[in-house]
Amino acid sequence: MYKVLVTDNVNDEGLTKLYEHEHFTVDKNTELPPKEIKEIIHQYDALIVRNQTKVTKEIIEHAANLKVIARAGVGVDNIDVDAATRKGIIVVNSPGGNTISATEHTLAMMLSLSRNIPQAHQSTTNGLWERDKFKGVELYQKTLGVIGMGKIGTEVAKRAQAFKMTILGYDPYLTEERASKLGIKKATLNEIAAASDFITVHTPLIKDTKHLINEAFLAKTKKSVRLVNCARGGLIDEHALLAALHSGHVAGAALDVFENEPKITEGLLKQANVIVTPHLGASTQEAQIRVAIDVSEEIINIFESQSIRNAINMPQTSGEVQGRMEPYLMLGEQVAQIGIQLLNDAPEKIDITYAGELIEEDTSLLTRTIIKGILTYHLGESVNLVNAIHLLKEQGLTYNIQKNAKNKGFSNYLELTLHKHSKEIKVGAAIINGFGARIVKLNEYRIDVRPEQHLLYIKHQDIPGMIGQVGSILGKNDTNIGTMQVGRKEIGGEAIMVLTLDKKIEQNVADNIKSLIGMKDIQTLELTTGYNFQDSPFIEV
Ligand SMILES: NC(=O)c1ccc[n+]([C@@H]2O[C@H](COP(=O)([O-])OP(=O)(O)OC[C@H]3O[C@@H](n4cnc5c(N)ncnc54)[C@H](O)[C@@H]3O)[C@@H](O)[C@H]2O)c1
Ligand SMILES: O=C(O)[C@H](O)COP(=O)(O)O
Repeated sequence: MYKVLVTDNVNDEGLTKLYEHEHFTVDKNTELPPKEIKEIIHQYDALIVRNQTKVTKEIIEHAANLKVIARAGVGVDNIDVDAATRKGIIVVNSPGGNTISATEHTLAMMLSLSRNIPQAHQSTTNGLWERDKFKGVELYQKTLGVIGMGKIGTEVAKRAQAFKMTILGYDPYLTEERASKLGIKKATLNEIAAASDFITVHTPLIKDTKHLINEAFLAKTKKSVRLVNCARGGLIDEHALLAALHSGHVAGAALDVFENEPKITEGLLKQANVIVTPHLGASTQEAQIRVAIDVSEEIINIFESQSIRNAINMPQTSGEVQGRMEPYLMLGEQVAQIGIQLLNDAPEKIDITYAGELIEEDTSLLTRTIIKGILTYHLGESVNLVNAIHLLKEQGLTYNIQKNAKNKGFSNYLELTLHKHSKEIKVGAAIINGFGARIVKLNEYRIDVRPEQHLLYIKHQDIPGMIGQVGSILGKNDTNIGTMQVGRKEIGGEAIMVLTLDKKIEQNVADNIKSLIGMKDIQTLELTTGYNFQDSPFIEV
């Protein structure tokens, strides 16, 4: 049974699939103080939050069993994603569940700002009739600067066009082609500042975007510009905004989000031309149901079928790609396990080459799988696909990926090279149509070995009788040989044998083999994901 903790007001209807699932129990408590969350979090496999709960490094450090942190919404700035990644916890969100609601809120705020609707409502309900005081401005034929042309920025731009506004869009990823398709102008920040009557921000809050709208930017804006922020507090420097409102340079601001929610910079609320809402962008019935469904399905998929759709700290791969890559993921893990056992040391450098059909594929998950397989040898079960790359970098190790058109005669090929000082271990592998996974290269030797659970690697002098002697020692110790592959560079020179065995051999058996004349090295290799011939003799890809 998987235990899920919900600490924010996430919609219950949207959580139905989780509530009703026989493998999940859900505890929902929106009143938990951070200290208490820290104390109980070790009991849970998954945590669901909106933006109220601050999922800090401290909470994450106590989350001994947590596999998933799910954000029922978009912004993950309330979650210490780095700490989660380090601990191997997947962070997922609902990237599109509240797009329309946030878009409509932005439009509502822009219209309210231009026509002083909240102020006029207040005045009128107070018994006044102040028609002159609340004269507004039209959106018609005005210029709207949209900073951040992602999902919400794009939807805002489309709707603002219905008001016949000219749209300037700024986003590092906005191409001329997309801008022209949308019927907007691609602009720089300076061009937006200089030409816009309204400016709306729709970027995430990251290091790069903190105080994007600051004193210097505001100084470049048109007099009487109006600002809208329904994205994140902190994108606008509230003190700089206040000063520009005081001076009359900025004609008004509509704010749904604030730097230190729920606190609002003193003075902003006293400005008659500032309208505010308490972070309501996503607060519609529809959006709340959608985001809760999204995270429920995501959690169920992660635990039940290992598939991930919207991870923040994992590469995104479609189900189709994941399906195609599945045999390679298994092979990658096996290659990593063989390589690291043969190196029997922490590598200094890792080289991975993908060739043949693999050069066309998204191999990011495969790379992670290989790195995970390597690190697990020394770091154990704390390594997973989420934290593998992070842990590698933390160890000061580098990895290098090469995509090579030369496929060594196989339709697909992957090769791992592990380096430690002057030692180098090379393992090459391929999926062979009709035969399945094969290890096809060990260091400089070409071989053809199925990656089974129990392998025996032997390096020896190429002298007569060696195969017989090894076979006889194994036979005497009741160890059946599945297959045996030999490789040599020259007659009488150095040679290798790779055997698949039906069971693991004891150390004394290995020692016996090692004592044979001409024997140079022997290593038993155990593959946790290796084929077990008895369980699946005919599983081929
Ligand atoms: N008020 C609310 O309740 C509410 C609801 C939903 C989303 N949001 C917030 O709205 C924002 C946008 O959400 P979205 O779903 O459109 O995200 P998105 O990821 O689809 O779009 C964000 C865009 O910002 C762009 N960007 C990043 N850095 C930039 C920079 N320096 N300058 C210009 N553009 C930059 C990205 O390229 C991307 O296209 C997020 O901060 C999200 O948290 C708020
Ligand atoms: O990033 C988001 O999705 C919005 O800020 C909504 O946040 P909420 O779920 O806390 O309303």
